[in-house]
Amino acid sequence: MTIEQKTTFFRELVKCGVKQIEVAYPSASDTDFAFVRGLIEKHEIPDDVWIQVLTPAREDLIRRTIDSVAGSKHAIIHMYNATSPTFRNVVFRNSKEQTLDLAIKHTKIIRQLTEECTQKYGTKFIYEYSPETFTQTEPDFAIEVCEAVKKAWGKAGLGDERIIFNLPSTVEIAPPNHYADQIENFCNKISEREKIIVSLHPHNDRGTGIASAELGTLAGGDRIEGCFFGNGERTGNVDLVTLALNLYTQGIPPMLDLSDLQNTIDVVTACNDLPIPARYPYAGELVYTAFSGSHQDAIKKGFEAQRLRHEECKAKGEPLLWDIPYLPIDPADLGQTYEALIRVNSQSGKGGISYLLKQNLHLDLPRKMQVAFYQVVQEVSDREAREMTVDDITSAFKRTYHFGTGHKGRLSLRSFKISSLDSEKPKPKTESDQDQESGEEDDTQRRFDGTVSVDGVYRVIRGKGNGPLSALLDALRTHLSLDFAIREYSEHTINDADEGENAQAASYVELISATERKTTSTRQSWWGVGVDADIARSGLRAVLSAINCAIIDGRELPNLKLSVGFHSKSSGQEDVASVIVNQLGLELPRRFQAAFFEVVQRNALEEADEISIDGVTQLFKDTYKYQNDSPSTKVSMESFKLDHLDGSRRSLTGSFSFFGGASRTISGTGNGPLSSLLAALHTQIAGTLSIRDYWEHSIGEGSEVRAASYVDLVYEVTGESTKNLKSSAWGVATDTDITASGVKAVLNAVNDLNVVLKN
Ligand SMILES: CC(=O)SCCNC(=O)CCNC(=O)[C@H](O)C(C)(C)COP(=O)(O)OP(=O)(O)OC[C@H]1O[C@@H](n2cnc3c(N)ncnc32)[C@H](O)[C@@H]1OP(=O)(O)O
Ligand SMILES: CC(C)C(=O)C(=O)O
Repeated sequence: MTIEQKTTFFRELVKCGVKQIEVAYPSASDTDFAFVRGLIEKHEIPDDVWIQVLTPAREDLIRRTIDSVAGSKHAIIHMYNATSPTFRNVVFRNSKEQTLDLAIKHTKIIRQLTEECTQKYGTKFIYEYSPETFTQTEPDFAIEVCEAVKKAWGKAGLGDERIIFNLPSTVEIAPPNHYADQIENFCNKISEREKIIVSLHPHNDRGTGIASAELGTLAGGDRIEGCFFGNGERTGNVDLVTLALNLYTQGIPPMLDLSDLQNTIDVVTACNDLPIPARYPYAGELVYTAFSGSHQDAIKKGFEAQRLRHEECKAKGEPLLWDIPYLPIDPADLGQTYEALIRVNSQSGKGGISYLLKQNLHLDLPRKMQVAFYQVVQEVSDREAREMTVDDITSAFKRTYHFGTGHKGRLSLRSFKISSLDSEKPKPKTESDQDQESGEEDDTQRRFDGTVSVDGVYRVIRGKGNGPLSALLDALRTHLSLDFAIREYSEHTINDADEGENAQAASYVELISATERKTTSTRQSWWGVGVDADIARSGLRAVLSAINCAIIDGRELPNLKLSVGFHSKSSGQEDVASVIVNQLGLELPRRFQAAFFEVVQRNALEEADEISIDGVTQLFKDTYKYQNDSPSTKVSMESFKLDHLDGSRRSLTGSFSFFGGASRTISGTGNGPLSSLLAALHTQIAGTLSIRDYWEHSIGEGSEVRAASYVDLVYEVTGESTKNLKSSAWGVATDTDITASGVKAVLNAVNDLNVVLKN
């Protein structure tokens, strides 16, 4: 590592809360020496952190080592020499006595040099001695060496004065219980145990470094030396992150802050230039990920159960314990998200897939729909022999159920109105209604009036039923020969109730063919989903989503009648309304549809012929002076302005001309623009104008959007010439400004009435 890398690493360890950090082998290289000096001179070392430096038992190297830490507040001098038979015989070619002498002599040197350093620079020292290759050393000899070192040091005391005996499994050559036995033996036999910190230094050659550290601690060890993510010679030193998080999962605070684990991983891997394997404990890329169906199912159920359990615990003021199958730790505690928890391949089941849909689309599919969609995903994953990403799954869902923008099916809902038919006696439930769980328990009859787009052509459709969904199904049956029945229905809110206005409803519908149900035992079904802030609309969308799935076979749907006539029995009010919405974009309110249909019929009778689509459109324009720029003969308006008074009151002032007279400025106040307009008109017109029905909607999208307004205006006047006259007329207008479109619609209606001016 460069000095920069070492400094970055050091800062990360400090940030995580490590209090004793072996920073270097300063006598090994100028880089190591300079790095230690840099830490001290640049005041990088917090007051509560002890730096530690490693040295062999060689005077020249010890001197350099102590020089490196001079001036730091605290330092641990760590000296080692190997004590095992092989090292005595092969590496050092030393007897036991010579090995003892080496340790004693250099301990005394360290004592002398550290005392001089303390005197000169005020540095406080702890002495750490390692009988290297401890686990391969005769246990009694290891103790003998440590006793001799303690004596040579001569000042082991209590607390901060304790000497550290670091007992390494330099090479892990035995099971972890052996290491624990050796530690226990050492702790039991060493004298003045209270003046000693017994330090463990496991390696991982057998893959049991963690177990050695944990058993060694239980056997009496006070301290553990290791590395973050287990770097070190061969298989590395024991990993401190795993050890810490193992404690954490047992409810024991490890006193290390690993709450931003990914950052720690990034720093360590960048400095070491060594990757962390994908299945590495706690830190590996895949350790919070389940691929297999049964794991995913258990995790999903675990989260659902935990949410309820936590709610109860919160209410009782009890701690919120983490208890999720297959997940020993909450990834959020380590700053990880739940995003990677579930990944889908051909081994995955419905549980995992629906978990992902819930996380990403907030949809909690009913069980049977989970099964249905699972088959869709399974088929793709099997066929393509690859993992299905979250994007793959959500796109497949949107595609399958024609859900969301860009995934329109053949049918889509443009607008609708649900009204109740209170006056009609509720029908007893039919047999076919009985197994419907459509959430439509209310036995009030409902009427669906709506406009749906069918293969790009708008169709005005109308139907009745026990609820909005069966009314829509009735409309689809009547107008489009789509005969389906609901087998299952469910719904849920998407956001928590306390998110209030943003809450949305998700509805799920399973449809079966109504005709097949009567004739066969076929159980083929189609699922659909709808989401909307309005619960009724979300249910209607779900029905259309299921129908879109059912008609994916490309079946032909009955066309809109291209001609309408008095004698043409099959053409009706809805067909005429469909023509208007397709030709002019106007979605006439139901009563307006009825009024215009009468006009069409009268006209057809007079013409004794069928009327073409263009004929119907022209008739509408002529009848309601729609898109007609010729000046009005009765009331015309040059301009108007609307002022907001206190509260909800409005005042409209405008320049109007009556029956071709000079224009005059009139004004009126009311609760809104239209009542203000009527008040203004009442200054000139005798009798009373009142609005019986008003409806508006937008036409077009984006910058092209306009407002369409419809007004059913009633006029009552009493007078000598008029006797008692009551009449009404529909007015329609569009404008980029919604107030202007309403005002124009009223004036169009006024012009169709026989209004009388005041004297
Ligand atoms: C178990 C561990 O991981 S301990 C830490 C190991 N880390 C390191 O070794 C990194 C730093 N080491 C180095 O930079 C060098 O080895 C140095 C500077 C310490 C010594 O370098 P050199 O003098 O060139 O010796 P070299 O590395 O070739 O051989 C090591 C010598 O030290 C001896 N030696 C090994 N360990 C120790 C020790 N703890 N105390 C005293 N002498 C030792 C060896 O017996 C050998 O002696 P020899 O030359 O008489 O045969
Ligand atoms: C210096 C000693 C403690 C060492 O690193 C080892 O034995 O593994």
